[in-house]
Amino acid sequence: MAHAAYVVGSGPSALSPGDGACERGGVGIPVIECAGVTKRFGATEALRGVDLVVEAGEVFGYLGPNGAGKTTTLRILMGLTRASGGRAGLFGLDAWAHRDGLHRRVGYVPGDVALYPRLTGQDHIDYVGHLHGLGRPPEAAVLAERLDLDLGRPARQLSRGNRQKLALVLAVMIRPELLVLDEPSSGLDPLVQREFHAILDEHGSRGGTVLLSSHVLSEVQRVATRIGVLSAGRVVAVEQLGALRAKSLHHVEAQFEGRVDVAPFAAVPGVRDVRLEDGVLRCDAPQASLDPLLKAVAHHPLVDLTCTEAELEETFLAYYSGTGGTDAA
Ligand SMILES: Nc1ncnc2c1ncn2[C@@H]1O[C@H](COP(=O)(O)OP(=O)(O)OP(=O)(O)O)[C@@H](O)[C@H]1O
Repeated sequence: MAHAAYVVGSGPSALSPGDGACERGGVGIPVIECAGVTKRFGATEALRGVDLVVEAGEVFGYLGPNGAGKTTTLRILMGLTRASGGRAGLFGLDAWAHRDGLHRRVGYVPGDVALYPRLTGQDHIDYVGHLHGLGRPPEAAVLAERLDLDLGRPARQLSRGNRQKLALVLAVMIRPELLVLDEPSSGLDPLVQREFHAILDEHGSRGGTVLLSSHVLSEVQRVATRIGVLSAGRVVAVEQLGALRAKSLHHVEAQFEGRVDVAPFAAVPGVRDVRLEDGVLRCDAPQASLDPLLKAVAHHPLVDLTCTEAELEETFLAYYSGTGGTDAA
């Protein structure tokens, strides 16, 4: 059953409840602290010096394109792999040296959820509840109901989305101080996502902290208050959600009835790459420029209009590539 530790971060503790090291994780100490964390896999430099601080009570979105190093960071924080260099800690304790004790305080939902194929959802709840000395936490059934998860089916019969739901139930039911979630809602349908967000809100209102990784801004913007942007193994920006949203790039296409001049559109601050092709105006605009841009569009008889949020990676390239600081504009 060793894998259960990877699902929810349970397992035998190296720290007794009265352990002095445990008590150090108190007021004023960040819940998560990474300083210059590096990780090499052979020739691959997955992390190139990650600096990150997440304070108690924050819902922190950890955003980056595929391969940026999000999962690697989370696995280091969970003590599942060891950093090659730098310091990674939770509650003021080294994430690797104190991993067993820290698992009691953290609920972890990995990207690829490891479950026991023959055990049902209820079996998993009972097992993890037992490991944490909680018996059968009454909250588990309520969480499963809210997420529309059937606890009677063996794990091998569960879809990807249902496996994620079960991992979430197991992570949340232990009432952890910190939830570490690796792209948790990618397999969930919109109604269940809403319930999942409500569960995160409730965790936050109890004073809990969340670290949520994703490669799409829309996934984290509903819940995160602050966002760190990871690119090629480095945190290239840490922003309040509002500031990052204002920068999020949109592709705008407007088809007009007659001929238009591109100049007034190109003059809108922030709008870039304006071109007119076959009577269709195309341009890219950060969210903060959408209102003045659409007002300029409204001066002309319009046939069709589309506006789609760009992939996060494009926003990275537009604003963050080649920058080293955390306040990149
Ligand atoms: N066990 C491993 N062995 C070799 N290379 C690895 C290993 N784990 C990760 N990598 C590499 O490290 C880099 C960062 O991977 P990581 O999975 O952390 O990125 P990510 O941001 O989580 O991406 P995704 O969103 O696709 O999961 C990638 O180049 C990946 O191929």
